[in-house]
Amino acid sequence: LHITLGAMADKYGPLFTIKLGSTKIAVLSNSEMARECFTKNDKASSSRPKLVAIEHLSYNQAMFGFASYGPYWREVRKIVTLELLSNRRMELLHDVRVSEVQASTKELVNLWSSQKDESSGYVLVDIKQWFAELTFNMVFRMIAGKRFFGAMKTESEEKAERCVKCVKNMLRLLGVFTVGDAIPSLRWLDFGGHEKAMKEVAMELDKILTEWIDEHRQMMDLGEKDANERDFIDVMLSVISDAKIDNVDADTIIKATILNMIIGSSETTTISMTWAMCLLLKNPRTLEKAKEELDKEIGKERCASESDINKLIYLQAIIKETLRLYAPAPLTATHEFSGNCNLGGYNIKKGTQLIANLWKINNDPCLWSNHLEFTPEKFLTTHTDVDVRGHHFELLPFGSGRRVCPGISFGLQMIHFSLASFLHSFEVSIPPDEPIDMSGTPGLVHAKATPLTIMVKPRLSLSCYETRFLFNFDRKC
Ligand code: HEM
Repeated sequence: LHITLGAMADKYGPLFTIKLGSTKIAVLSNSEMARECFTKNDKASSSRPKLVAIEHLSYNQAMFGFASYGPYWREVRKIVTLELLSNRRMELLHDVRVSEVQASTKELVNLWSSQKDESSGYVLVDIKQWFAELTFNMVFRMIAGKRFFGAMKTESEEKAERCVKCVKNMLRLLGVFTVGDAIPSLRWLDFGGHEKAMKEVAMELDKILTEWIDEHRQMMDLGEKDANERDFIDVMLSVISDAKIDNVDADTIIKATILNMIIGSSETTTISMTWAMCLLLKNPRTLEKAKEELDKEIGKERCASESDINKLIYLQAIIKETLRLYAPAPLTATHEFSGNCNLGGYNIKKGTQLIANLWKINNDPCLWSNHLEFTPEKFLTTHTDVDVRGHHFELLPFGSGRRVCPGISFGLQMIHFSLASFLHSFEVSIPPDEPIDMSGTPGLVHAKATPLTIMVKPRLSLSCYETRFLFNFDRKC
């Protein structure tokens, strides 16, 4: 969709509208329009429409990422920013991230040791799947204290599969614009059965979340957790307690917010690491430079630690360039204008919906020379001061303005550390005669469509891979 809308922008300009039944959608596609929209018109353009998918899958807009602009959204976003995604919380969750990266690395070394090809010394691995399992473990441990994959998993295979499948289905269905959204009078016909599928996924997820919250309440009553062991559900239970916000009850707020954290963080992070790996394998010189930096800053006597990330300037530039070329969320979520306004000389009426084509903005040939080439060096030379946090309107992988992604630091921390650890720990190579397929999935997120099967072998001495962090699951088991 981002490519089709990008081609339409080339023909009709950086702001055009499309009409789907009775719904008018403005599509914004360049940095100047983005600046005007997310600064001067930010308040007016920061609401969200009540689409059919949002009604069913977001607890009727209790998920703040899909809530209308107003006191409820403001209050919950404030709680999330201050309590869940703050620097302090990130520090408290340091051991979780490190233990997960160490455990996944160790498991990959074990796989290599038992299945390597004796002549090449490499083992074949679908690294997209490895990144996905690592991210799911990290995210679900920080959010709910759950570990789905690997030797130390806390959940059965069946439960893990059920949960991961539901989250993936939810993300897919959130990208569906139903006939009922365009022509409300035809909603009851439910063409394609999308609404039925949405209700089923919502019910299944609600069951899982209710179970987790009950479990956490019991643990809390037993006083079984130290302050630094608290996950997001524990924090939400203590912050919200039984208070209502704008008439939404505490349990609904907690379930909706936890689910928002899960869908916001799990896929986007995996997708970014996978695209980065594809681009590195297609650009061996860049991969070599990244390894040189890792060896210079960390050496080869130990594995990477989170405190190394600040020194890995080239690796950070690689991630910026990946997010520029392959934004995991190439379009913003749909916004809705809550008041009339003027944008780029056009009068926009209240109720008009808005989508910003972030991918088109990030790849504007007027602002980026050789805009389709992968050159992280630009962020160390000509574009040193351009960051991804929504203030530089030529690079907006996380959006901008009031609705900018609240998980930027949280997401970047996971991406930088996981990728640095992987590249530092393993030698990688592409199987001969197998070009890297760069096709992506349609929908809300733009993931690599096919597996990324590559050859992997350890590059540090085997003693470096011994895990130092212990899992503390005994009481839960
Ligand atoms: C590489 C990683 C990520 C990317 C590229 C990304 C990108 C985005 C984008 C483009 C938006 C939409 C902005 C708009 O509608 O204008 C967004 C919103 C959001 N993201 Fe992220 N995101 C990432 C990671 C995360 C993480 C780790 C979390 C949570 C832990 C998260 C939670 C959210 C939430 C809750 C919203 C909705 C905010 C609101 O409407 O107030 N995201 N993100």
